[in-house]
Amino acid sequence: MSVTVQDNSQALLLLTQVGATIKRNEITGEIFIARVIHGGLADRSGLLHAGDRIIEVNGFPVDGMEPEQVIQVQARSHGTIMFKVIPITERPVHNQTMLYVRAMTDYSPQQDPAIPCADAGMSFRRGDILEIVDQTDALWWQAKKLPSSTACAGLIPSTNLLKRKQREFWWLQPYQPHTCIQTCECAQPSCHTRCPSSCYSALNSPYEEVVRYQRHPEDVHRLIALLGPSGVGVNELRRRLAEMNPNIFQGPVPYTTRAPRGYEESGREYFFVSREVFENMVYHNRFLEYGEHKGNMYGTSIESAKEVLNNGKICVIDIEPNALQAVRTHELRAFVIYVKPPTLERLRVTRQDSYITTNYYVNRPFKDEDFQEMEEAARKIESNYWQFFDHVIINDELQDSCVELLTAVMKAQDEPQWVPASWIRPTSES
Ligand SMILES: Nc1ncnc2c1ncn2[C@@H]1O[C@H](COP(=O)(O)OP(=O)(O)OP(=O)(O)O)[C@@H](O)[C@H]1O
Repeated sequence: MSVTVQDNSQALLLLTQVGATIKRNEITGEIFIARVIHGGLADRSGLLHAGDRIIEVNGFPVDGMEPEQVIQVQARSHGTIMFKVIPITERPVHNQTMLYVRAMTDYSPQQDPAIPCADAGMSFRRGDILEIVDQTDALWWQAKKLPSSTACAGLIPSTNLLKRKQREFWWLQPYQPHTCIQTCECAQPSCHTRCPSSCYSALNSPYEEVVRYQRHPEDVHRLIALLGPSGVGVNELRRRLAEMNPNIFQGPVPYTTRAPRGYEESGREYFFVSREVFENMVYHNRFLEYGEHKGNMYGTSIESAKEVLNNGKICVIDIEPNALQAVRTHELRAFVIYVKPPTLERLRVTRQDSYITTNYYVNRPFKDEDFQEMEEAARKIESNYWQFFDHVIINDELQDSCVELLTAVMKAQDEPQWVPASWIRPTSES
């Protein structure tokens, strides 16, 4: 059994066999149950409750003891542990509702000096789905990580506590002007994605409430958004998917300010519009993303994506990370697939006969610097946006990646998925 005391003013000890923590009233010396861990022995037996006063453990009176001594008494017992308790007279009414959240940040109890009992804590990573089983305490919730293999819950900071920690951390950082556009990984020399007003920052909620959602067969499909570092193969995968069945998969028709070429028709290859119209669309936030290339503007509009979906097709687009907030909406319900490069060694092997298009060259063989840049860009994307990915494909062997993409896309349409609760119960913000 492990025992940790982090805060002497309110020492909480974990009775690991019992699944409860205890604390001592510093004035009277009385020992109380501080918290019953959800799914633990005490919880399942229904015999101990937060606030119960412990009089004896296995016949030893515990009044006046330090919590560590109580734990030692308990540790000496083999088999049955006997508690004599005075039950709390007014048990708090627990009006628990099921709450599921996606973690938007990483957390490690071992690195949190404020946690009442690190051994009772639960670590999580950005993107993990957590089932919050107890919110009785305003600061420390109890949760399980899904899919859960243990019956016992662990302590995690509540939304308010984590926000407070993030604010404190944020204020300690050196001042930086808002740098949304600088985080754009786009290869285009001047790519601007719609800066989402809710661009993820330290001041956003650390947990996103999620619900299990399954698309009704008659509903429009979910938008499929592919994202990855430049050169990883996002376009190649999208193209191959569309080729598999053009009647099902389709990309939106983009807008451009460049003049049409002889064979091109507005609404087929592009919507050809004047710069004034284009800028007006930018002003009204109608683009998921847009950029300038060789003096002409190009952009993908929300309406174009919606049109593909409304025609009963599966709309597949590739996006820059800053467009994430614009596609993760009630209307588009994007399923975000991150295309990740394989290891450097595998990139060298698999891209031997492939060509890259950069800002300066069209179709030149890959060099080692390209692979290193790709890995570096991947690291940045992952450290900022991992929590938003519904699926990750490591683009190693192209054929395998295509099969994985097709499987993931069909699952996104036909099987239950965790999605933000605001998509299903729209709020004024969504
Ligand atoms: N798994 C793979 N194995 C071998 N070659 C690949 C693989 N995936 C992509 N490629 C090749 O790598 C090159 C770059 O791919 P692609 O143009 O799709 O990159 P991208 O991610 O869309 O980059 P950008 O955003 O810069 O256009 C292409 O020649 C493509 O055929």
